[in-house]
Amino acid sequence: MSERVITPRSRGFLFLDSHPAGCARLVEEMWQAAPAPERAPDGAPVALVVGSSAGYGLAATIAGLARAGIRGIGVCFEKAPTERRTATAGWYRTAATAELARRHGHEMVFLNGDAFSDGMKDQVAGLLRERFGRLDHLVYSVAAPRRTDPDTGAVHTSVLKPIGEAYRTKTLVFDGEGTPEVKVVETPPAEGDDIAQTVAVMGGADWERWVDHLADRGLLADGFTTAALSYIGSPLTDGIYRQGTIGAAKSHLEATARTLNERLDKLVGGRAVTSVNGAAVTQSSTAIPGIALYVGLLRGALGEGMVPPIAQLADLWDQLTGARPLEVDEDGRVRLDAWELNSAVQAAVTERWDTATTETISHLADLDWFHAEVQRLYGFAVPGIDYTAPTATQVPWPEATA
Ligand SMILES: NC(=O)c1ccc[n+]([C@@H]2O[C@H](COP(=O)([O-])OP(=O)(O)OC[C@H]3O[C@@H](n4cnc5c(N)ncnc54)[C@H](O)[C@@H]3O)[C@@H](O)[C@H]2O)c1
Repeated sequence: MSERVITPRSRGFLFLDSHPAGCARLVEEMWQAAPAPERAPDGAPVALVVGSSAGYGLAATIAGLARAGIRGIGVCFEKAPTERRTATAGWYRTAATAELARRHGHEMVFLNGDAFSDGMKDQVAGLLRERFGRLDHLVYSVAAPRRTDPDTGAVHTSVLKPIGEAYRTKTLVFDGEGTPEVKVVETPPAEGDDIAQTVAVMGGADWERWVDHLADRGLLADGFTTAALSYIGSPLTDGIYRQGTIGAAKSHLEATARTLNERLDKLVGGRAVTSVNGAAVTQSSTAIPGIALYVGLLRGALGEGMVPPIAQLADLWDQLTGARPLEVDEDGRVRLDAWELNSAVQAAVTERWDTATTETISHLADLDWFHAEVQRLYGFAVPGIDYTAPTATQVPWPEATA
């Protein structure tokens, strides 16, 4: 098996390789950070997490295992290692999550493939039928640039654009030496069918298709609950996010929750909600113009007061499993973003945003943290890992754990 020293090489916030040992260590840290349940859960609820290998979906998987005691299935889309390149970070994180699940005695199967396809839905239905029984909970946390519609074969592409007029925002970039620069970038407005395309990828269609697929086959348990992840965010990012094409998709997702909720109530006494979470550094979020600056400033203002995804998702599991009642806002959304959107925090971030320039940024934003978080998405900058040591990159996709 080939071993080599893996060095971080990046273009902007995207890295070419990832580090298996760093990824594994981060997964262990997330598991340890998941707050233990107040009392042991009764039985092991059967759960499916779609988008289980990164960001909020990984937090859902780990918090589900460590706090809610789930067994079940994770679905994600990751690349295997090759002779030249490492696997994607999500591949290594999945291997590490499976190992932890096994060690803690949780039965967990991870499937690698396109969650948007009916083939993947059939595979999950088959596993539920043969192995797990009916599904108690589904967390939907996919962030993807493209979706092939299984009915038409059309490929939809999601874009990050404002609606109506061009959007100018300050943004944070790092040059080759890692020196930060605050720049102004302008994004042209959505045109043609940009909005419909983005809604087709990031709206509620695929989530609904998953629920219908499993409901039609009698695979939803009584009292089944499901949550899809959403974001509202600050007025500072409104133009590109909530009022932009991705915001249109999130509104569609939230409307889907309302219709699914009615349907599930009648069908199995179930519930469907969206879960609005706070800003976090993920591969998807760093692609949004202005978000890197916003998150860096948010951390500058809040420090350790930022609530990490694992803590938010532990709270979501408590609500999905009934350990505490589901609490929704007037639009039927679970709100796990109060720590970010409260007015004192927003006022502090806005003040920093207004005065942020290349000269002032290192005093206003927590750039060390942000830079390290971006590297940690790929398993780099993890304390305790020897990055000079040759490392095996050929980590197999995990076998089902029993
Ligand atoms: N990052 C944030 O700041 C933030 C805040 C609030 C809500 N959210 C929401 O959380 C959700 C997940 O976003 P994230 O930032 O954690 O993303 P991410 O990029 O970290 O993770 C995306 C996940 O989706 C999976 N995936 C992508 N395409 C797939 C496909 N075709 N089939 C199967 N799996 C696929 C990936 O493997 C990965 O597990 C999104 O709905 C996002 O809007 C994110």
